[in-house]
Amino acid sequence: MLVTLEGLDGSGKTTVWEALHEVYPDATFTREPTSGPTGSWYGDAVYRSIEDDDADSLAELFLYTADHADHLSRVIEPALERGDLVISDRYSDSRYAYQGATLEGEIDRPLEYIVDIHEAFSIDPDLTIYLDLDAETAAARSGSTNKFERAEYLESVRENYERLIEQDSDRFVRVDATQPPEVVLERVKRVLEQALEREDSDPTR
Ligand SMILES: Nc1ncnc2c1ncn2[C@@H]1O[C@H](COP(=O)(O)OP(=O)(O)O)[C@@H](O)[C@H]1O
Ligand SMILES: Cc1cn([C@H]2C[C@H](O)[C@@H](COP(=O)(O)OP(=O)(O)O)O2)c(=O)[nH]c1=O
Repeated sequence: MLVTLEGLDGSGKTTVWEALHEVYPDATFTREPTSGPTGSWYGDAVYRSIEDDDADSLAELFLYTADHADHLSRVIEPALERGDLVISDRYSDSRYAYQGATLEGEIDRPLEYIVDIHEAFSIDPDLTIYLDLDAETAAARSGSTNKFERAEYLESVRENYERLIEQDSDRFVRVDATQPPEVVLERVKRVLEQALEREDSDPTR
């Protein structure tokens, strides 16, 4: 089963993802952009681009997407074939929401365009846990220096996440990320437990 964690920067994804290692020690834990044990030079290239204030937004979309394609074939597909539970800190929805926002006004219907690119090769998550947080708090928590510009951008990213949730409401579970970390974690654990129980009772899912 493929589970993804999504949300704005600072919504608490990494905090939850790290805590889940103890709950599911046999799961495959991974992330996008790729880094650490499941990382690659594609992920390194993405982080280089993130640090470049003059990076071209379209080039950046394809860098993130190249990292995703490599991540799929090298990490995600083999893990799913082994029957592992796979838990990814960010995945394709981050591209739909973030690059959907950076490319607004540059190309026609960016969110739809990016979803289309993925359709030919990507694997949809079975479950996406969305840590829901307002843009101002997200910007403050993620330690953004340019608070207002950053919050404004995150606001349009959040609107894109809302569009994705509306289009695919069965896949997403929304968790209120304004709650204290331990409350968020308990809720995420419960959602995961229920999804795994459902999978056990209906393996065709
Ligand atoms: N539920 C929460 N309430 C308040 N602060 C939180 C919560 N979850 C995480 N944080 C803090 O917010 C910051 C960003 O958390 P992090 O897990 O790195 O978020 P993300 O991976 O979504 O960017 C960290 O300093 C973390 O300790
Ligand atoms: C995976 C992905 C991440 N991003 C962005 C979100 C983050 O601002 C940045 C780095 O991701 P990440 O390291 O997960 O940041 P954080 O832990 O603060 O959420 O990359 C995209 O714009 N598109 C993508 O496809």
